[in-house]
Amino acid sequence: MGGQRADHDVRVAVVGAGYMGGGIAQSFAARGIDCVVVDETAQRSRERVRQLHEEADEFAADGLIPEARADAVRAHLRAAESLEAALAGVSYVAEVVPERIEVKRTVLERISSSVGPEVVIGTNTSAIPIGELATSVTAPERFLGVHWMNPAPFVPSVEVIPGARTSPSVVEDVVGFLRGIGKVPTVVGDSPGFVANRLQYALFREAARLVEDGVADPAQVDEVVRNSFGFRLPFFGPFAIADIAGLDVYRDGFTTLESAYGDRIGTPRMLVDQVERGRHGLKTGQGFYEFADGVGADVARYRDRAYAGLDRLRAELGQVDLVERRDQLR
Ligand SMILES: NC(=O)C1=CN([C@@H]2O[C@H](COP(=O)(O)OP(=O)(O)OC[C@H]3O[C@@H](n4cnc5c(N)ncnc54)[C@H](O)[C@@H]3O)[C@@H](O)[C@H]2O)C=CC1
Ligand SMILES: O=C(O)[C@@H](O)C(=O)[C@H](O)[C@@H](O)CO
Repeated sequence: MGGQRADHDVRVAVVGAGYMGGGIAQSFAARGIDCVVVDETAQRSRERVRQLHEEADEFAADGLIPEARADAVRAHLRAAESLEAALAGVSYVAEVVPERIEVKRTVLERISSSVGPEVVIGTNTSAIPIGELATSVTAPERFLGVHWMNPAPFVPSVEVIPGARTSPSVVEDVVGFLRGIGKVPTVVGDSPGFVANRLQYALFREAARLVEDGVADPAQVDEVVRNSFGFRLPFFGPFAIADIAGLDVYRDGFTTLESAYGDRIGTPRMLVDQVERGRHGLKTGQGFYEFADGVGADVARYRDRAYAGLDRLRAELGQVDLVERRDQLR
């Protein structure tokens, strides 16, 4: 399964052909990897494949993917009549059934008892620890989390989460396989919500609190997020953003937030440590990152080009008509 190019020897089964399973299956098939999908009934599996073929054609018609990739989806994506039929001859299985532990356990038990121990099984769980699912899988060395983002064909990241018993060679193979189809796999630790959803849900929780507290309504929260720190996120993550802003400034901001909200927005120990060691980020040359000499000007130039480019892209695309209050959203 390894390598940096699409590995055409890998045959994939996607179990659960809903929103995510469909997009994951398209992503494999578009790169010429044979992929069979199976859902709860044969009729639903067939119907989903028909929809996924049509959708890939629409992506190509809209210029989102080359036509050859849409043709590949038609050529390499098919439906199976049963789970057992789907699993025959595959080397990788993506479990993409609903986010309910008992459903995932039942499906994982069925999958792992139907395939040999060499077949790799990846769960697309959003938040359930891999250790909690691994107990339902025979030969847990071949089991791991492979968490795609929505919509799967277009968002680059895939979190790869080894469980305590996952074989390092399986992790390496899955990472190579995902890179080969153009994804950005990041291996992270096993903890509820992993990286993406722990952060995403923490943000959502505080967004909901803002609305509950009457500070802003949902559209106002979204408007501020999209046009403020959300505008930076395609280019810089939270640690780089903090380093660029100044860690001493962050520490001072936390003093106010912590006194208002307590532990919910408490000052991180690792931030205080950095500041106490004189590591204030880009301005002192060291923070969470070690900046090379003179890199500050490069970062500023890149940042400004990136933001100006993003501003142009947004002007070109316009704002989707989400709500009646469109006129109030910039
Ligand atoms: N919706 C999202 O944004 C994301 C979801 N995920 C995760 O992906 C998984 C699936 O989520 P969605 O695709 O959004 O849900 P969905 O509801 O669109 O799809 C789930 C599919 O599984 C099928 N299914 C149910 N029981 C089954 C069984 N026993 N055998 C075969 N198929 C079965 C359903 O009929 C349905 O088509 C969940 O674990 C979710 O947390 C991960 C990343 C993003
Ligand atoms: O944002 C994503 O694409 C994900 O990381 C998810 O897992 C889902 O959005 C999930 O939180 C909703 O079920």
